[in-house]
Amino acid sequence: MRPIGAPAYQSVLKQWEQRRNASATASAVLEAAAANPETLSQAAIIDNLDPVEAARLDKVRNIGIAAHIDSGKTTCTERVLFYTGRIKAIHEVRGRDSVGAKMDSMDLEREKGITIQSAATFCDWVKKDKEGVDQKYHVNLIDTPGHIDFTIEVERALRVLDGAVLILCAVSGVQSQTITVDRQMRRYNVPRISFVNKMDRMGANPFKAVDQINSKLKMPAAAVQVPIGAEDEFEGVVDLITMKAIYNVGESGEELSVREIPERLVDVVAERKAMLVETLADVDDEIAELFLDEKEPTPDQLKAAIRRATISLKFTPVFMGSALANKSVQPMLDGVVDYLPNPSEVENLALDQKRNEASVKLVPYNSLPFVGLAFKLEESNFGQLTYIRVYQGTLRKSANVFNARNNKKVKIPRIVRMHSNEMEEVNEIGAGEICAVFGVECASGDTFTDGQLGYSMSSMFVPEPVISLSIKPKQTKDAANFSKAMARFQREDPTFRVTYDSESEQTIISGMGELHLDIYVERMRREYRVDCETGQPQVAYRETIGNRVDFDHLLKKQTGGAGDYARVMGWMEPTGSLEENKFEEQIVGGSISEKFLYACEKGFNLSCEKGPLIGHKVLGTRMVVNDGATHMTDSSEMAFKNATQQAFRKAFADSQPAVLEPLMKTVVTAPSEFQGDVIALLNKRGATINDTETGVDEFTIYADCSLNGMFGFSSNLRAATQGKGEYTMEFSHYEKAPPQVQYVFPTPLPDSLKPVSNKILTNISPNRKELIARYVKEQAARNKK
Ligand SMILES: Nc1nc2c(ncn2[C@@H]2O[C@H](COP(=O)(O)OP(=O)(O)OP(=O)(O)O)[C@@H](O)[C@H]2O)c(=O)[nH]1
Repeated sequence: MRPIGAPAYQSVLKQWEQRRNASATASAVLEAAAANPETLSQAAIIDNLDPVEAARLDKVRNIGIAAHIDSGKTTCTERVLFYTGRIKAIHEVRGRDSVGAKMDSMDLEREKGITIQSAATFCDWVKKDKEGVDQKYHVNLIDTPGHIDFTIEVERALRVLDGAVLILCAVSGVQSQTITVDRQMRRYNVPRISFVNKMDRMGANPFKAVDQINSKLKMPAAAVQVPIGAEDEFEGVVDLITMKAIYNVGESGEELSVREIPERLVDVVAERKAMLVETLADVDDEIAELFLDEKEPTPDQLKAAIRRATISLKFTPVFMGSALANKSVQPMLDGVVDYLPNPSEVENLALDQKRNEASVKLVPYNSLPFVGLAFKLEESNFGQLTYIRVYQGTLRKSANVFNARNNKKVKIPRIVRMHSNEMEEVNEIGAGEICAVFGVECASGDTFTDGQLGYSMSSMFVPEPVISLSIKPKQTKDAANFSKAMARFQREDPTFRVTYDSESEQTIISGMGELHLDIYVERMRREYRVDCETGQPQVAYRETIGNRVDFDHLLKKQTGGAGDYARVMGWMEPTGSLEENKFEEQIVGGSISEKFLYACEKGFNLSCEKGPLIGHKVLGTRMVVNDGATHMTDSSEMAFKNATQQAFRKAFADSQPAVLEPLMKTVVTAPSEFQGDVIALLNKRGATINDTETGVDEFTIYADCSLNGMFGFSSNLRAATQGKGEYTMEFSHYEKAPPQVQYVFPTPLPDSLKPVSNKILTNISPNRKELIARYVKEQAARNKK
């Protein structure tokens, strides 16, 4: 048990003093704490939540909406905003009114009908409690993009949200991106409810989706509703808890009409209810006991069990409806309130840097010292906007907070609640809420505290970029704006990187896919009025060692004045997996001191950043230094660092190293009549087809292919399927590149011969290949002479 800081303790104690009679538990903890103040710990607080704070937190939900591309996340969010009174009218994604959905606020999003950036908003949902009294819930909501290219948006949203709604298409069920989103939800322990959307589409089958959640996502799931009709006869749902039929009435489905279950559905409702109870019995002890005693659980018992099992990540209740047809979205919103956790029900941990203690529980009390995480940065017309999730304490306007990364003090000039691209100014934000602040310089993932606490929270997972291209403004006068845009995009998006290749004198941008980079080039044109020229997309290759090679390298320069001396001995070998690099020292007898070994490690890491073959990062390489020699006066850290780098280069070159290329998991879906064409297309690009699924009128192919072979695939697929095919591609792992990529030509080459790809012979004509080979031969002959 960890005692909390003195001022915090005082404030909690005072608060409890005032409310002493409100709760027996608070009173008991207070008695104990009064006897021995140091025993009042964070854990004691969270286990005995102050009744006033508990009541406040009970009415807050921070949720995200995530799904495969085009499942209807934005359409659904638009309904949620409308039914909660946040917006006055519904506008469709790619709708005829050309307004576009509220949450797709960027012009580019509205034109393309896709979500690029996640958008945050909030709304109040009023729901009747058991006694029929209206209870108002405050819901902070983040709509995330579906395309894998914008995956960082999903990562950072899930990092700070307490729960999520996983949307699935009633026809397609679990799709490739559903699996990715599921993985991301698991990474951050985010409980979810599921919503099977598009029940009005031909071939809709919600129970197939339920089965797939169980089988493909390996998450116990059961429907909590049964549809009334399907496809164009979809009318509403039967709620399996209350055993009532729910229909939407009114022009936009804003009213609910609750009626008796239609006669024709009685059997299927009974069957599905039994399945719900059975699935719950597997994951919840209380229901298991009732099930064994053959007792029917009451609606309250069922609800409580679904809530417990969902929050403990053992179960997902499945709702269904059609957002576009304005049907059954409200019951899903009730599900958010009923089954997703409030901020006090999620464990949020921080690292206490002052006490060097990991895993300190954060308590979402307004009165405790402030702890918040900056999870997203965005440039706006009024300066940098930083999204913050407040985990503990209160964030107040004009207050000073400290950035835990650099301990810099910053003043909070303005706090706003975001509503897509609009904002509402507020003076303070309490614990467990999400807001945005202006004028705070920081990086994405920084922790802010009030200065008393030395807490720091873990940041989110940032995947490595897999594709790059060279870029430059068409006109030199645009250089200033170009740099400004680059700096901004990089600050906002950790998966977008900008580097300068001094060898080719080019600016290189890297990202998660062709679409990701295309969007930035387009944004540069629209938002900064800079037209750019881009080179061919380049794959983020890697290099790896071949066999084990021993080394004994001496760096010696002792010609007058201070000299350089360092000798390093050992071996290099593959680590066995292509994931990371390892440096190890096995020195006995102190032939190299600690300080110099540290310099050796630094040299090793530098070498791994820029591989000897083609200058790309090195993977899967281990270096062991087990002996060496030091000179009394001439040895230095610099000498050891350089010696290690030289030893690395030599040993690496002698090991039959290889160039690695990214392998992508690709999933293509298209109408059945195009199956042959799509397979031919994939074969032509050297893909390995792993599986094919045939649906009612579409098929899905799962394949592995090299990113290199997939450039321009989207336009080919469009042409081959009359624009009806779609595909997703996600990085899987690195694999040895084929022989034609392994042939690395020597640099420098004369400009006339330089292929587009910097140093690797790919995508170049046989003619040019021959010219290069001839040039290389001539050079070699000349060098011999
Ligand atoms: N038939 C039918 N179509 C729907 C439904 N919900 C959404 N759509 C359509 O599906 C398409 C995609 O909807 P969006 O809401 O943009 O989907 P999204 O998941 O936000 O898309 P991304 O963010 O780009 O991944 C749009 O054309 C919608 O009109 C539904 O319930 N039924």
